[in-house]
Amino acid sequence: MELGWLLWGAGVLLLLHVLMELSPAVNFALRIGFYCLLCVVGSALAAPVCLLVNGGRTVKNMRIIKTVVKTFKYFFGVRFEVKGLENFEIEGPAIIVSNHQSILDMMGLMEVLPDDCVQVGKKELMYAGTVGLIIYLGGVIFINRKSTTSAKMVMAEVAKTMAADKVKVWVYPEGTRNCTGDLLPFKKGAFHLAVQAQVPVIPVVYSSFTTFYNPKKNLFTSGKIKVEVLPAIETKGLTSGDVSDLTDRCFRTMRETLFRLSGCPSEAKDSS
Ligand SMILES: CCCCCCCC/C=C\CCCCCCCC(=O)SCCNC(=O)CCNC(=O)[C@H](O)C(C)(C)COP(=O)(O)OP(=O)(O)OC[C@H]1O[C@@H](n2cnc3c(N)ncnc32)[C@H](O)[C@@H]1OP(=O)(O)O
Ligand SMILES: CCCCCCCCCCCCCCCC(=O)OC[C@@H](O)COP(=O)(O)O
Repeated sequence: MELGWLLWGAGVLLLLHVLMELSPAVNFALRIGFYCLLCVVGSALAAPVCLLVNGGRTVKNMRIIKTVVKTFKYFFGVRFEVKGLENFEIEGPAIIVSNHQSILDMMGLMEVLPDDCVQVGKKELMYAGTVGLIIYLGGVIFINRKSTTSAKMVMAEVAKTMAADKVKVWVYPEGTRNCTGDLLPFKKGAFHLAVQAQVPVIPVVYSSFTTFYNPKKNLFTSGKIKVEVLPAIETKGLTSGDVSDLTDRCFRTMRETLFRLSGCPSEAKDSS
């Protein structure tokens, strides 16, 4: 009986291995599927721990989530080289903005996430099973991207409570995933938030994944991601009229950094 199960297991593994060797599409799907499975199982294990230790929805749960997610990179041979972590050492609230390439970003996010920091996420994530539950427990701020009015209202509320709660807020200003090796134009919500709360903006840039990860080409191998936390940009004294300039300035700095980290200096020149 037991030998039978073993043979079945070995057979299935062998079949998967052969399929992965034969078809890049299967290889890619299985690796991404495994990532999602890790997220689902990790969340299912972390959720009760969060509830027992911290009792409910609170940013303190991020520490637990971070501990779990930081182990994921070993399964995929993804490595991080981080610079500038000292730029996070700001007492109290700040807005952190970074580029968003893929669902794999959750690994990069947790690799550098400072204490007391929540993210802004699309509300659809709330319904992603156990992952939705863990994101909810971590205190993520949910916005409805289809309704600018309601998203703005949520963000205005956050601006008010940031100082009292002493939390940092992590926003992906591109507003969606983008794995082209360049940045999408930034949405302005993050920068309105920074100006309304009069808190600094800290840009974080991840080098392009394109050399080891490309869903269109079914590419997902091991790889190194360079991360740089840039110096904070102050917003004290700025008003809503300055938001466009602030957005542009952040965009340009981050784009240059992205090209430098990804090793394409010629494009960096083009961007100026
Ligand atoms: C234990 C194991 C666990 C394993 C599992 C792993 C779990 C990991 C755990 C936890 C991590 C969780 C991580 C979640 C990550 C999720 C990532 C995402 O979901 S990314 C998508 C959603 N995020 C965004 O979209 C944000 C960025 N978006 C914005 O900020 C937008 O600005 C938004 C939504 C507020 C509005 O977007 P618009 O598309 O309407 O575009 P606009 O151009 O920005 O705004 C239109 C006009 O409104 C003004 N406006 C915008 N915000 C304003 C404001 N607050 N006040 C006044 N005016 C404002 C703007 O200035 C603009 O006007 P003028 O063109 O300048 O005239
Ligand atoms: C009902 C059960 C459903 C179970 C589904 C499990 C799915 C597990 C997926 C794990 C993904 C980890 C969280 C990723 C967060 C993320 O990166 O979201 C991307 C969006 O922000 C950007 O939105 P988009 O506009 O779609 O690019």
